Amino acid sequence: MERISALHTDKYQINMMFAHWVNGTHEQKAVFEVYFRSLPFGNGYAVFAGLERIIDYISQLHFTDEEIDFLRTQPENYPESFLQELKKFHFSGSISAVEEGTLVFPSEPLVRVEGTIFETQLIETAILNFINYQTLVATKASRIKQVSPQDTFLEFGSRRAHEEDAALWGTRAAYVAGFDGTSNVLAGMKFGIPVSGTHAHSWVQDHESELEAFERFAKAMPDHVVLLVDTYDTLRSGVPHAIQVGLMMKQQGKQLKGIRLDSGDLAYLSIEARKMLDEAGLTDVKIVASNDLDEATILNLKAQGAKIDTWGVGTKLITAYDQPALGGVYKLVARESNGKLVPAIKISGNPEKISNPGKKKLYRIFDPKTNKAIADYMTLIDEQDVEESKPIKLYHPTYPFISKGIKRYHAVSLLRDIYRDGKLVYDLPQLDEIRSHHQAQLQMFWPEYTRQLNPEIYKVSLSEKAYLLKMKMIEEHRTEKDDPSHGEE
Ligand SMILES: Nc1ncnc2c1ncn2[C@@H]1O[C@H](COP(=O)(O)OP(=O)(O)OP(=O)(O)O)[C@@H](O)[C@H]1O
Ligand SMILES: O=P(O)(O)OC[C@H]1O[C@H](OP(=O)(O)OP(=O)(O)O)[C@H](O)[C@@H]1O
Ligand SMILES: O=C(O)c1cccnc1
Repeated sequence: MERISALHTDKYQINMMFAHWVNGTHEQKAVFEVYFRSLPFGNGYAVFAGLERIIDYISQLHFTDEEIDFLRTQPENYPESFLQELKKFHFSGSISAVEEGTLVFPSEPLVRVEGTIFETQLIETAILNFINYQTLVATKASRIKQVSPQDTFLEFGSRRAHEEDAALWGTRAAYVAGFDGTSNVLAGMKFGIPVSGTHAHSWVQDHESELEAFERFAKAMPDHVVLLVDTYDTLRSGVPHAIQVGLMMKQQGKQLKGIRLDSGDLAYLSIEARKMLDEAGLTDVKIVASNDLDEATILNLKAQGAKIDTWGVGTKLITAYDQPALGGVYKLVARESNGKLVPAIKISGNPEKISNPGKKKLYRIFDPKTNKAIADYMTLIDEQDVEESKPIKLYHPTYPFISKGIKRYHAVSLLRDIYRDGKLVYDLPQLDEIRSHHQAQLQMFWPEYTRQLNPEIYKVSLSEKAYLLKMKMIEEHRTEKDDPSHGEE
């Protein structure tokens, strides 16, 4: 487990910690919730990822002498007594989160952090950093894989990723969401993701002839040969040479695994290459394709009858090319006042941006007849656990005229305890279990929510109590604003 620096945070967190410490409020309790406001890529769901990294971070969170020395050089002139307080720092709060691979939706708490304001403030930046990127890439990967779940999808993006961490954790996120393997060898070692590779154009360019290049590659690793056939002329040179080598391997009792197409019209070339391979009796040789692929191109290629078995997807997956940020936020939902936790709200001129106050629980509500998800449902923490025998009313978080009563349902709580009072209490599942969890999640939703184009909006709702609290707090803030005694002096 790799330590992540305590300085992987924004300066304003340290400054707020300092100001709390100066004012003696640093040990007051606070509750923050992480959520995003809108789904990326026009998708109907997002795929939660990033929890393993949060656990790596929180479990080893402390300030080293070197980090304290750096803070000592800062223009804020943090006093020595504050720096000594940081030296003693460790996370002693509680964290709940949904499980990785779970389908998640706007406005609902994905992670809930409770602790002193000192510690909960420090960790905002890192938590958002991990979740925003990994959830984004997992969502993109799930979207790509769902175009053709029976095909093989390989992550090829390391060279185009935004540096090493992104390549590595993006690969993990892609695997969680259904990708079958990666070209990144370190991701294989670190996470146990299957690693595979073909060869580059340079291998062919670096030989006297394409045929010689293919023969030498086949000689070197006869059990893992996928030949890149587009360096000179795919159908006139690359595929015939690959067939020559494939037949030679067959005679030696070996098997050419595949050919890779990386340019040109991938539909036409794959159809023609398939015919040529089949006519030569090489029906088991797979066709791999790469070149700026994404879900739209892959869907289009499928529609054109492309004969592609394996898709290598790089740039557009690992950089979440068409929407490079998720926009998840970390908002204060409750604070300590006079020794008690009281709800906190963030008001905005845009009703959609007004936060849902109060520490909350999150449930997924299922139709017991079909076992399909109907809506997600947030209640306040002090409400009774949702009991399946009692009718519930789901309130739209912004528009009260949209509400729905439900009598018969099955409810599943989505937030798991990860840390309790600073102690890790969660066994992170094996990566393959997380991956299976994601597959199972997809089966729990009607296809209208998971389709790529214009999906139905899945309902995320508040309980009556949570809704009324929100309205009361909005009203209180409005009264404050309207009351001249609260206005400018
Ligand atoms: N039949 C097809 N239908 C739709 N898109 C395709 C089809 N074949 C390939 N593509 C996509 O079109 C784009 C073609 O990219 P580009 O114009 O760079 O061509 P190229 O084949 O890579 O060119 P070059 O031969 O110069 O390398 C890629 O994103 C590729 O995935
Ligand atoms: O297109 P992406 O989805 O990002 O997939 C990765 C790309 O990286 C390689 O190209 P590159 O030109 O970097 O190297 P090469 O010489 O081996 O083709 C590979 O051939 C793919 O085209
Ligand atoms: O193995 C491959 O074919 C590969 C790996 C990384 C990027 N492009 C292709």
